[in-house]
Amino acid sequence: MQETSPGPKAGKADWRRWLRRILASIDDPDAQSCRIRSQLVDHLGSHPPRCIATFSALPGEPALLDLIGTQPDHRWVLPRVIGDELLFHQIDHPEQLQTGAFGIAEPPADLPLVAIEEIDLFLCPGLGFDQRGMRLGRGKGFYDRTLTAAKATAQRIGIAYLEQIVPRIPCDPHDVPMDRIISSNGVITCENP
Ligand SMILES: Nc1nc2c(c(=O)[nH]1)N(C=O)[C@@H](CNc1ccc(C(=O)N[C@@H](CCC(=O)O)C(=O)O)cc1)CN2
Ligand SMILES: Nc1ncnc2c1ncn2[C@@H]1O[C@H](COP(=O)(O)OP(=O)(O)OP(=O)(O)O)[C@@H](O)[C@H]1O
Repeated sequence: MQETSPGPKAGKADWRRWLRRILASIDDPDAQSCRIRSQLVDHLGSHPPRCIATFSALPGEPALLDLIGTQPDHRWVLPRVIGDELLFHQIDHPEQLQTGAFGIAEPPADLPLVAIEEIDLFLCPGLGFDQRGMRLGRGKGFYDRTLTAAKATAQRIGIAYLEQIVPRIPCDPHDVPMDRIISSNGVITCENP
């Protein structure tokens, strides 16, 4: 049984602490990841092929990399951490990835670099999300900076296990909301604040 979630006055640090524990005890993560991938395939199928930024799962995060092989019509890019920036490189197979910063599987530097403005859709990891589309990351601001630099038409989709969707994430002016959240239960269209 999880302890009760942080109260209405809790800050980001309290939510990060609580959500890290939640991520360590997700109910049936493999089955949920599989359903998330299938929700994503349905969603992607209703759009033309696009340039999509995805991510390699950190422990406890949903696993999306299989989609690179099963959805080859899209152009897939993954982030590489350089200083306080994310650089995105095109990859064709997950086997191309190598362990990089924070132990995350990253594209090697010699794979084609793709400018942020070329990316049509960002699949965003996070510790937690709320129905408004607010996202809580790991506190280094990588995705907020990236999404601020993205083109105005780029779509932002948060990827979440059910347990990661909470009533209200505290937010700051620099936080960039998601347009949608895809979980194992389906797609939430967010009412951005
Ligand atoms: N799968 C995945 N990839 C991602 C992110 C993510 O959240 N998930 N990121 C999203 O931004 C970026 C990496 N950001 C990260 C920020 C902090 C930590 C982290 O584990 N911090 C440790 C302290 C590590 C240290 O400072 O040396 C911690 O908080 O305990 C990991 C990744 C880019 N790629
Ligand atoms: N657009 C931005 N430009 C410059 N700094 C930013 C921007 N967005 C966030 N930051 C800085 O990044 C730091 C972390 O922000 P925050 O706590 O919201 O991270 P987060 O959303 O949890 O992390 P992430 O985006 O990496 O998952 C803050 O100090 C913030 O000032």
